[in-house]
Amino acid sequence: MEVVIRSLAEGAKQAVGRVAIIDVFRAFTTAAVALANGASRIIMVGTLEEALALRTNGIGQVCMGEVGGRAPPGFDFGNSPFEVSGAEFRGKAVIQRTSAGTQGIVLAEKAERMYAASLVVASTTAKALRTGTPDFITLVAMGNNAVSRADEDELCAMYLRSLLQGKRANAEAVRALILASEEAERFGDPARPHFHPRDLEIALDIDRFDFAIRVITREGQAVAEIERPA
Ligand SMILES: O=C(O)[C@H](CS(=O)(=O)O)OP(=O)(O)O
Repeated sequence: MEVVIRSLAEGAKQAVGRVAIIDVFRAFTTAAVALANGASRIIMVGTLEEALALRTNGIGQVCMGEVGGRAPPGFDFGNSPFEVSGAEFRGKAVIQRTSAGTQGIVLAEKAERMYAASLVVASTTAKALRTGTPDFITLVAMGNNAVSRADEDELCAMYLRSLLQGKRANAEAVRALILASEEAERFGDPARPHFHPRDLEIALDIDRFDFAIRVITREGQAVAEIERPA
């Protein structure tokens, strides 16, 4: 089983085999919280227009996501796991648009099987990826806006690789490195109140959830749902 790490939009485009698209801050931490709070599925899209049209047409009921880190006009929720943790989504289809995470999902057209990954679903994602011992796994760290690398996504990719290869994976070391990173500084910065300090706390709660997030293309849409690997 070969495991490779790629990054950013180009990495998502090139990703083959089983693929994990990684976004720790914050898309796939938020997606995991929404699914844990009862969302039946998350439809992941690239543009605001698509998101709003899917809600208008009744394909989904809730728009969640960001542009520049903030909830766009007309959206029901931002891209904040803390904000979403207080919401009840039972039975609702959520539509998510973000600048890095959902862009990676849309770009990874060559994936034979795909997961949306973050640290809150790390162990279950690794378990789902290696089920049946596939030949090739690509881990894609989506970074900031899918154009510049971010420590938390690169470290999550390395952590997943260690889990996949059965090597010692030090969760506390990963947490400490991310907490010391430049990317972590935005949380709690009074100039950027949309990055709530509790977002950081939730995103670094490694293995908070007991499911992986499987993304399947249905009728042209990327649909994310809970998968519990056996
Ligand atoms: O809202 C976020 O945390 C980011 C914004 S950016 O890429 O850091 O500008 O979006 P995401 O797609 O969750 O990485």
